[in-house]
Amino acid sequence: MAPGVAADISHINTKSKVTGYDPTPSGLAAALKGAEIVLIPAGVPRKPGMTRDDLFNTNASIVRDLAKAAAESAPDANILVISNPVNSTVPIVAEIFKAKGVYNPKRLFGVTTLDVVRASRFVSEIKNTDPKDENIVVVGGHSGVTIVPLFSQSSHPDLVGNAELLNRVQFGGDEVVKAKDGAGSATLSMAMAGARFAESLLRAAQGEKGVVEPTFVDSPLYKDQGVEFFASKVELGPSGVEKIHEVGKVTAEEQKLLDACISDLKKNIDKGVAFVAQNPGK
Ligand SMILES: NC(=O)C1=CN([C@@H]2O[C@H](COP(=O)(O)OP(=O)(O)OC[C@H]3O[C@@H](n4cnc5c(N)ncnc54)[C@H](O)[C@@H]3O)[C@@H](O)[C@H]2O)C=CC1
Ligand SMILES: O=C([O-])CC(=O)C(=O)O
Repeated sequence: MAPGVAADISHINTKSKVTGYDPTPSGLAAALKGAEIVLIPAGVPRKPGMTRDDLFNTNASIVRDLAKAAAESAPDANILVISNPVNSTVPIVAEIFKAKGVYNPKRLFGVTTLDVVRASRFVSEIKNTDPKDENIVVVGGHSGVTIVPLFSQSSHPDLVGNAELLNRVQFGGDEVVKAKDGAGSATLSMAMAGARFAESLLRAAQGEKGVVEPTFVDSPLYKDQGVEFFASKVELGPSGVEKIHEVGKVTAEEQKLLDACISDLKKNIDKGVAFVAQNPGK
């Protein structure tokens, strides 16, 4: 595959005609070879009433096996993990890359762009603005209370404490799952968010400066509390992660949200790490 082209390896193992990849291990290796970006959106979506964590039992082994293929055939690629639960699947990929001796924390990303896209959209509905002009910082992880919007850092600090808005940002995915009533979760908005993130990464790889996206990465910000991965604003560059932004100043109310986030996030991350230790696969 030509450099700069992303390999979407979700459809390889199945009967899907979308990509037409050869669904054998050598076909997968060929599809991955030379890719600069590998998107992993493989696995099952949730149904109404399920949490993202309920997908763990099915998706953990799917992501583990695809991570192995990527570690072998595209060890230097940027790996973009979309498969849920992102808070656990990203640590799974990290553990596999470590086991293969090719882990580069600057090249592993959990895609949380959709949380920012949603937050911007919901704020624009309230403020009657254009969502593309809204710049809402969302930090933490990608499920429920681990999704923490920081409205105090936006041009609408009055939105801190708006419980309805907070709930929509944290549980926007659930709204979609419920509306689709068994037919899956967000697909088009996810495609948009995934494309935005991949494009940002490619622009940064080509030398554009100041490309900043929110993303769930191996982060120093809360390691002192045992949390190895955290989503915050990240400046991208030719080597992947260029600079991880601090969370910055937050209100007391937002700090409470961050405390709840950290507690859940730690459990989600530990679960992914433990899974690989106990189920290393073939
Ligand atoms: N990070 C985010 O913001 C979002 C994450 N998601 C997650 O993305 C994942 C996929 O969701 P959808 O695209 O809606 O589901 P989908 O069912 O439409 O697509 C899943 C794809 O995975 C493939 N697949 C299944 N098992 C596989 C295996 N063993 N190896 C390789 N490919 C395999 C299927 O062939 C299918 O093409 C879910 O886990 C979902 O929760 C979805 C939306 C947003
Ligand atoms: O909600 C889901 O299951 C899919 C997802 O991650 C999202 O839409 O944010």
